[in-house]
Amino acid sequence: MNMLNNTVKNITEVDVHKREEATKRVDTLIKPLKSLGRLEELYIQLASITGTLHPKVDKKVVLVMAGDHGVFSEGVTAFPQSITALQTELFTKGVTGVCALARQARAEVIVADVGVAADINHPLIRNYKIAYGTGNIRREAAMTRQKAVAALEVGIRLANEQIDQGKNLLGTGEMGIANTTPSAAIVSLFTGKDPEEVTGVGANLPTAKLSHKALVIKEAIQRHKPNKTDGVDVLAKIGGFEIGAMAGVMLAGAARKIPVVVDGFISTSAALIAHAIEPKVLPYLIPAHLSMEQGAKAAAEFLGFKPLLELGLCLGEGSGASLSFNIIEAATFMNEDMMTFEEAGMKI
Ligand SMILES: O=C(O)c1ccc[n+]([C@@H]2O[C@H](COP(=O)([O-])O)[C@@H](O)[C@H]2O)c1
Ligand SMILES: Cc1cc2nc[nH]c2cc1C
Repeated sequence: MNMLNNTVKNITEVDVHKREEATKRVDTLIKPLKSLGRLEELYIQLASITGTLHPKVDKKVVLVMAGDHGVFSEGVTAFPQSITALQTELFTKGVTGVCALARQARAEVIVADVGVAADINHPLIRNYKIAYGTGNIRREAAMTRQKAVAALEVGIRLANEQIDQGKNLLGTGEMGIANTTPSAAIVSLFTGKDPEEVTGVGANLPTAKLSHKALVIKEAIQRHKPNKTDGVDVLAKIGGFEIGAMAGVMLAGAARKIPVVVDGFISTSAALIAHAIEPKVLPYLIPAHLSMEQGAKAAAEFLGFKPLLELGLCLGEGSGASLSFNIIEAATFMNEDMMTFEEAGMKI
């Protein structure tokens, strides 16, 4: 709890002076005003986060949090629960979607077991298991408040460790069969949208089962009545261990003035939790892409996110975050490698 409180206490507003200076600087580069569009906005955001006109994001890591979900037993997913553990082990072999895309972006992938429902003893998987899966949110709380804090603190610890090792760009990723159910519950709660509107097919659930999934979500919210002004309460009642850990990464990044890239639908639900805990976290977050998942747009709009990419992705794992690392780094190359009009001796 101390770790969470201290982290939240250290989150301050981003540097508005640097934002203004960066806005001025970007207009001096040899190009028509605003012609590098979102790259310019990214550079300005990075400057305001890091407090420097020369931000670097060359040391990247995606933190993949794995956890299982008791609500699996309600028939809300097309896949067996055992896929969570299997896929978690595959992350260490470099053969999954996130691994391929992180490799291209020259980003490290770190995998943590926060709540997989099986024993994983693997030297390359960080063992932060809090429990063997969450409670079934249709019938009981996902976890105790104490465990929710523990999940957040796993993310904080891992993020701090990576920042201490010199990482200057963090990405969130996850693996957890059935985790689009708690994510949609979180999105429904915060956006006020009916579960029917924000419940999607996740990993290819047959559409005939969608209304059942939405009903499970509706019942979970009605049963627990999470307090949306208390992000830890929401996480404990209808969340997941990997969702908490990703929210912890976001809070720690903000506290240390390091940008955090938000991946897809599940990561965005973690951003909703982080935002409920401390709204000042938002300008430290970079939304990578708009997931294909049904509720993704509502969640992004609620947070004021303008996702960088819209490529029809819905894999999760941190795949979209890894892909967007390239574009985010391009914004820093723009800043470092372009001449100013003055340097180029160009008068217009
Ligand atoms: O991040 C996304 O946008 C996303 C959208 C749909 C599915 N997923 C992944 O699919 C799994 C959850 O799907 P489901 O249908 O079992 O809830 C989980 O491992 C996620 O990483 C991820
Ligand atoms: C194979 C598979 C890989 C995944 N990666 C993230 N969620 C996933 C779900 C499945 C089913």
